[in-house]
Amino acid sequence: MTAARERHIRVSEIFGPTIQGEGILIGLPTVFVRTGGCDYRCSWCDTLHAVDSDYRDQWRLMSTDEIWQEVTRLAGNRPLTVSLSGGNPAIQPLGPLIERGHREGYRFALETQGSVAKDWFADLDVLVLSPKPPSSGMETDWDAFDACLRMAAEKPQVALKVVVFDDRDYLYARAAAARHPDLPVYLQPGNHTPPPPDDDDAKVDVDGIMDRMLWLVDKVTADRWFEARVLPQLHVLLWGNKRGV
Ligand SMILES: C[S@@+](CC[C@H](N)C(=O)[O-])C[C@H]1O[C@@H](n2cnc3c(N)ncnc32)[C@H](O)[C@@H]1O
Ligand SMILES: Nc1nc2[nH]cc(C(=O)O)c2c(=O)[nH]1
Ligand code: SF4
Ligand SMILES: [Mg+2]
Repeated sequence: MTAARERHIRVSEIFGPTIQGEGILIGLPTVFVRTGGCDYRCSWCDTLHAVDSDYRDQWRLMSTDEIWQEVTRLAGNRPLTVSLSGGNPAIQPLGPLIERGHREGYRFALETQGSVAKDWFADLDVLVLSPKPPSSGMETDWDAFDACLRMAAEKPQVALKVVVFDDRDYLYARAAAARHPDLPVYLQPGNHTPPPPDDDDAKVDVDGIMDRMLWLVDKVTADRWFEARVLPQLHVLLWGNKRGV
């Protein structure tokens, strides 16, 4: 590997195995590598400790080797799916980690909002694109989103996952899905009680989230939107806002 490719990765936390709580791989045993830093700042982000630069002293610059040692230790050296999340993992040099893991039989999924495209997306097994609806306060750059899809080049399985809080978000999700009719679409009710970044176990309003889930099921069925899958954040139902699960 050349010196230029040995760039370090900003890591907020590495944890697991747990089960994937969201979207296309829900229920699957997974180790998470959560990178630090994000080009977005969603109003309801549930992972601000990996976004807000006030918390960067808790992030570690790690080499691919160091991350790999920790992933394999947690996995007990049994290959499994590694989810790369964040923050926005797309702004970190993760290509060499994916190469390394693939040589040992591990699989890689990446969660990103679709704002930054990287050529190594083509090496992933699963790419989850989660464009942000109006309630986030962010604006979607659809050119950047399309660049992410082009980078994936139909190699990884790609899924669309949209968090929905209200009617405007729902319409945004419908429009996003209509732009990409070939992608499987997952709708996720928003958690309106995300943890503040310095509290890893703040109270969560599960009843409120379930009300939103029921509302979403009603919307999808009333609209005869039969391609959409509606799923809650399973890890939030199981463990609330706890970090590292
Ligand atoms: C924390 S983000 C990290 C990866 C990437 N930055 C992204 O947003 O896709 C992982 C997933 O959690 C979702 N998420 C964040 N805050 C949430 C909340 N309050 N309720 C429901 N889902 C949330 C995001 O939309 C995204 O799909
Ligand atoms: N169990 C579990 N599933 C998840 N799916 C997406 C997560 C994330 O924060 O990116 C996440 C997480 O933090 N934990
Ligand atoms: S893009 Fe993801 S990590 Fe970044 S602020 Fe939004 S939800 Fe949080
Ligand atoms: Mg999360």
